[in-house]
This record gives sequence, structure tokens and C-alpha cells, in this order.
Amino acid sequence: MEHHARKAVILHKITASYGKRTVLHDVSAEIPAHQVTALVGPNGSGKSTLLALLAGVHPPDTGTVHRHHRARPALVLQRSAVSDALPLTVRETVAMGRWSHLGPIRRFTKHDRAVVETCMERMGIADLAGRPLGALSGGQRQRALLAQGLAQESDLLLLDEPATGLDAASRDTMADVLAGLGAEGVTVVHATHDADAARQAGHRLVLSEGRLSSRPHNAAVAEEVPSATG
Ligand SMILES: Nc1ncnc2c1ncn2[C@@H]1O[C@H](COP(=O)(O)OP(=O)(O)OP(=O)(O)O)[C@@H](O)[C@H]1O
Repeated sequence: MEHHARKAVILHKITASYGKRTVLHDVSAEIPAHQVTALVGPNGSGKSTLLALLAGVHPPDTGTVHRHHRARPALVLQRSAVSDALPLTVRETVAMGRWSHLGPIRRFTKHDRAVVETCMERMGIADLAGRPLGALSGGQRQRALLAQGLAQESDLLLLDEPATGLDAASRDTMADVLAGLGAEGVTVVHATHDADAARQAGHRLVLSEGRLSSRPHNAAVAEEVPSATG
């Protein structure tokens, strides 16, 4: 039991499909609590599907998912998945992260508003709060979506390629934020093609054609994620 208490999620012999096509095969893994786990692997290897499974939005065909986190998982998708046409400001976008916390009359409390402001500050976008989401650069929009994920205050934060489109300074900010979340009791899992982000994570899972790799993590990361320095 003590062993399980330190895992946020335990996956046992999971298979998952789209229609008749099985894309995750016999995946067994443990997600350590209050740590950053990097999910790496080539395009199409099943990273997004595994994140969706951890989020509870893609059911497994077979196998079991044991959950030891408290809140509903927060899933932040790649920015390309979000329409540019949404008529929302940055603050409104981040505030959507609070929706699941609102009471029946859906009124924002002082606390909800403070969380929204803090999350914008953490992602360095407080000065963009009043700007329409569609008028931002790709990296700025990505940071707004990350702030929305943080605003959910879930203890399981799932991020699909959060570094995509971010400049070096924003990637550093994000890495600092992710590393700091563990101390706040948050478990982070992020899919990444970024070699530095994968190496910085305390734990790595390497997917290849829908299966977890049994190769040593460092060797697998070196192979799957091209070195930032070439
Ligand atoms: N909605 C879908 N319908 C059918 N097949 C899908 C769907 N989404 C993904 N797939 C397939 O499932 C497999 C795993 O895809 P997934 O998106 O999980 O990979 P990924 O590792 O996240 O890839 P990438 O690095 O390109 O984001 C791929 O073969 C993909 O073509």
C-alpha cells in the first residue's frame, strides 16, 4: 500500500484503440506522484493517446487504471487543437480553467480571480490579459493554454507537447514552473520532442509503436529525441 501511495496512476496491461486499430499495446507503467514524467517517442507512437487515457477521456479496451490522485486531471492540448477564432481574451481563456470549481450559479469568487491572475503571472502573460487570444503569437497562445491548465489546480497535470512554439526563455519559464509544481503536490506528465525537457524530467516513459520501450531511458531519449545541440 505504501508503494501505491507514492504513485499518482498505475497502468496495468493497457490496450487502447481507435475503431479497429489498436494503438497502445500491453502498456504497464507507474506515474510517480509529485514528479515530472516525460513521455517521449516518435510521431504516432501513442503519446497523445496515453495522455488522453490518463485524463480519462479515452477508455482502455483492456487492462486497468488505478488512480491515486484526488482531482479531475487537467489536460492541456497542443495549441493547434484550439481554434484561433474563439472570441476570448487571454484572461477569459485562463478563467475557463476555473469552471469546474464554480458553484451552481457559476460566479467567480475572489479566490478564483486571484488564481487566474497568479497563473497568468507564472506564465509571463499578465501584460497580455486583455488581448484577444486570436491576436497572439503561437508561443503566447501556448502560454495562455498552459496558464489555463494551471488554473484548474488539479493534482494531475497532463500536457501535450507544451514546449512546441515556445522560445528559449519561455521554455525555461515552463521548465521552472513544472519543476516547482511537484513541491506543491502536483504530478505532471508531458509529451515532448524536446531533448532538454525530456532530460530534465525526473521520470521518463519511452513509447515506440504503441509499446513502452524496455531500453534504458537515457539511451532511448538520446535516440528518440534529437539532441538540442545537434
Ligand atoms: N482520432 C484518431 N482516429 C484514428 N487514429 C488515430 C486518432 N488519433 C491518433 N490516431 C492514431 O493513433 C496512433 C497514435 O497516435 P498519437 O496521436 O497518440 O501519437 P503521438 O505519439 O502523440 O504522435 P505525435 O508525436 O505526432 O503527436 C497513430 O498511429 C495515429 O495515426
